[in-house]
Amino acid sequence: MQKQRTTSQWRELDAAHHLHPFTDTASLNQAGARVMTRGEGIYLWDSDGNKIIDGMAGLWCVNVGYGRKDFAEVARRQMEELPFYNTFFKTTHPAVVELSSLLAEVTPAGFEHVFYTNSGSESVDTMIRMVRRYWDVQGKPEKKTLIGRWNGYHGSTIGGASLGGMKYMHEQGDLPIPGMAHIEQPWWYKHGKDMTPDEFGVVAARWLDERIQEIGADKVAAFVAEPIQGAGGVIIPPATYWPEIERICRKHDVLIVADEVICGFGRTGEWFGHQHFGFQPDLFTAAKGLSSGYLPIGAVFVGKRVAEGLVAGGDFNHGFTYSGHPVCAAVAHANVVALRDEGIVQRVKDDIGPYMQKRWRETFSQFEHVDDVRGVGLIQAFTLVKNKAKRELFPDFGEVGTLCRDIFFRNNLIMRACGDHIVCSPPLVMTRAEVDEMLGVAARCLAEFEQALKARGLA
Ligand SMILES: Cc1ncc(COP(=O)(O)O)c(CNc2cccc(C(=O)O)c2)c1O
Repeated sequence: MQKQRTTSQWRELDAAHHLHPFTDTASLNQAGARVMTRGEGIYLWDSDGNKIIDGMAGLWCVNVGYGRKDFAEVARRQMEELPFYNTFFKTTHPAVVELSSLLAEVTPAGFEHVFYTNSGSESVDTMIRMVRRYWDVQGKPEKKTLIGRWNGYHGSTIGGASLGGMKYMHEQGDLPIPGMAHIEQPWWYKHGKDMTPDEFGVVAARWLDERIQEIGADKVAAFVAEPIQGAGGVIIPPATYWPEIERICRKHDVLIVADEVICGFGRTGEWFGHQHFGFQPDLFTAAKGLSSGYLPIGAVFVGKRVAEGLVAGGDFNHGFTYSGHPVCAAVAHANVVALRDEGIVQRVKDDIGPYMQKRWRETFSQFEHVDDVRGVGLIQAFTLVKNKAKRELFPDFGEVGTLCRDIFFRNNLIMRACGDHIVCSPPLVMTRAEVDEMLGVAARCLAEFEQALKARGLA
């Protein structure tokens, strides 16, 4: 059991020894970290006993909710039986075989092969190496550039961060590495001007056609994108975007890769986000909802064309010590069985997703500085704007987002500010009553936010 300490004792030790990700350590240590001690369903408790609504499912990942004691039992049994063995050197073990077989059932037809990693970033880096290896084996060693999107997020390894389009990440570590290119994101609210969303979707997709022709189709290996950009602020492309992207990629023989780390495993109401938008990738990456965050595991799902290419190439010189880790695989298996057999994914599509989307729009469309209220399944957002009628954003993008997020946090509600986008991605098991509870708290927070804007002379 955890050692019992006071909040200030936890904070003091944390400040003395723990460097947090994506954090300004000095400013964090002035305020002190919030110490989360327990989770149950959609709720968290901190070390001061506050009960918190987790509107972010951890980090977009705790799809089945907190407190699954059955998963703990699966982990205990596997840990006692075989706590580790590798999948190198012609060996395997029952846990990873059973998971691989189950995943072949829940992924779309044509995806019979899976490669395991420990995270979404490692899945993206694995995909980069697979795609480049594929074109080598095809006798096209020049066809190596991968195209991503500005404000896309593909992780924090050197490959993933380079493929992603977060410029503040590129500035640290001299990124992107060679062989990476980016096109603008399909953010209608900012770039759509006087086009309808459907008109804009085609225009935004054709930015890819232009880029491919600039680089030369014979040098472009793949286009990589999230079905819905998550950490970029839940940027949902118009319905016309992905079909046009697919047409363009097929025209130039450029592989399509969907980064399903957030959209995968039920988030949109389909098992995978590409199914919601109706396109067929050649590979897709996953992590987060694969195990609901109970243990770290990621995966690359490899379609028939690329799988056959890799197999034909003989040795694929890539992998990780913990690829297919037995305990992680066993818990991921239990998680996917729960998502399927408890009807969690289907319920997002048929019930709680439509309910959330209706209530989300009802709750937030009323506020003067909230616009572009959007979402699908159980991933939703809105944008804080200076002037709705003009579709005018606030000048210092991100300032008011942080202000709003901090008001939520003070009211024991976790939602994420991505710039001035407020995003929400709760556990998929959320009930209708919990949706109403969360939105009731959020509405009160938005009223306080509107007051705070006026008090600061920002509105
Ligand atoms: C689409 C996508 N691809 C890859 C990754 C990387 O996964 P790992 O973190 O497991 O290496 C992600 C991760 N997404 C992510 C990770 C951490 C924070 C936030 C945020 O929104 O603040 C988002 C992601 O959202």
